[in-house]
Amino acid sequence: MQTYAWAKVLPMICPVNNTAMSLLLQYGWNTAFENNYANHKNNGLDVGRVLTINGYLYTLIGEAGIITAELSGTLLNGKESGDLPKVGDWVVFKAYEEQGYVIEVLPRLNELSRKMPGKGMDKQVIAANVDAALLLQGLDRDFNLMRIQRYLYQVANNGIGAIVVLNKKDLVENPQYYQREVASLGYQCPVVLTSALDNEGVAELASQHLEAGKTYALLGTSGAGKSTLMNALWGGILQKEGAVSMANSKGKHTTTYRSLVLIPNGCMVIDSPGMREFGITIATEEMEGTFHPQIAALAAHCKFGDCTHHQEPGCAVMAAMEEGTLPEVVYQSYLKLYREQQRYGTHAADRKRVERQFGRITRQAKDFRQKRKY
Ligand SMILES: Nc1nc2c(ncn2[C@@H]2O[C@H](COP(=O)(O)OP(=O)(O)OP(=O)(O)O)[C@@H](O)[C@H]2O)c(=O)[nH]1
Ligand SMILES: [Zn+2]
Repeated sequence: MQTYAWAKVLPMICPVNNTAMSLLLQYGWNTAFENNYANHKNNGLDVGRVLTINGYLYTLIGEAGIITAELSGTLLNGKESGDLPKVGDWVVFKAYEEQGYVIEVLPRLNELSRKMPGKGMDKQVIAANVDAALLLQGLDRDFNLMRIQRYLYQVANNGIGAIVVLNKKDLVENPQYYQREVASLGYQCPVVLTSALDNEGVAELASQHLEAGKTYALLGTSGAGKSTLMNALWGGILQKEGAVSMANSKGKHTTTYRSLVLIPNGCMVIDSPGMREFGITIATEEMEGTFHPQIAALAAHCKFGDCTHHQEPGCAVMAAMEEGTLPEVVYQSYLKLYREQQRYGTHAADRKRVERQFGRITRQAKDFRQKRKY
């Protein structure tokens, strides 16, 4: 095995896992990638996984350690943006001294992507080769069942499994209540309670749901506790994006920012800026709050186009429920989301009314002041 100069300064990403296991295997390398790499290997090219993308600079982990790379001209000119390397991709590169040049992206097992609104079939790929999404929600004011439903739907659309993590359980009396609410949405996925700040439930999350060699994409709105959870899983303080200091006043282990991080139990978690953006767009995207893939398919057969599937005649959803072809849990989740949307809608309408009223009062006060000239 060839060793590069930069391998000597390889920063250890995982503070615990210092086994002799090959770096590629640690980072999720498998026979499917191996087969696609065979030809390139014969041509003397190296392979690595994308850890971070910073402008035009890519940080890769290869068999010999970490290397910074750029895209080769042919790759840059010959590909659609969705096909260019993303965090999690396995890429073939040529190393010249301390710099790599990415030649090719190995076929992906899957990709986390979204369609670009108004751009036809264009899609934005956020991460590649993801085994499951970690959907993080705080149990403070961040908790919103409709939003969780949207995340679950988007992720399922990408053919990627999900694990829902309800964080900040220390802030509510009965966290199990929220766990049941999410379970009642009818998606067959684990729902885990954590308090990342106090390191509670984090070890259980890792040992019961995160498998060594697998890659998890961390999604959640701002403030849900993504950084806190990453630190708790990693067992130290990871630098936030943009931070350069390696020093830490508390003497804790820190490392430079990486989007794809190897966790001590052997799994990888991706928390990239693109993913954060993706999370926010899912959270705020205009989508029917009551949307459920199974319900939507049935609704096409309801007698009335605006059927709410409550008591209307000729309702295909209720018929399917009675026949037993639609699981009751899915129908109940639809009703729950419907009620939530009604509540949410009223809140929004109330807020608008109050704002309008407030606007009127300030205008009146301003007029009054102008008349009185003070
Ligand atoms: N009470 C409590 N607070 C928490 C918990 N986890 C995180 N927090 C706090 O929530 C706030 C947001 O946490 P972050 O980890 O920065 O959240 P984030 O999702 O990375 O936020 P962005 O960087 O804005 O995307 C911080 O003040 C944390 O200390 C928890 O389990 N319990
Ligand atoms: Zn109906």
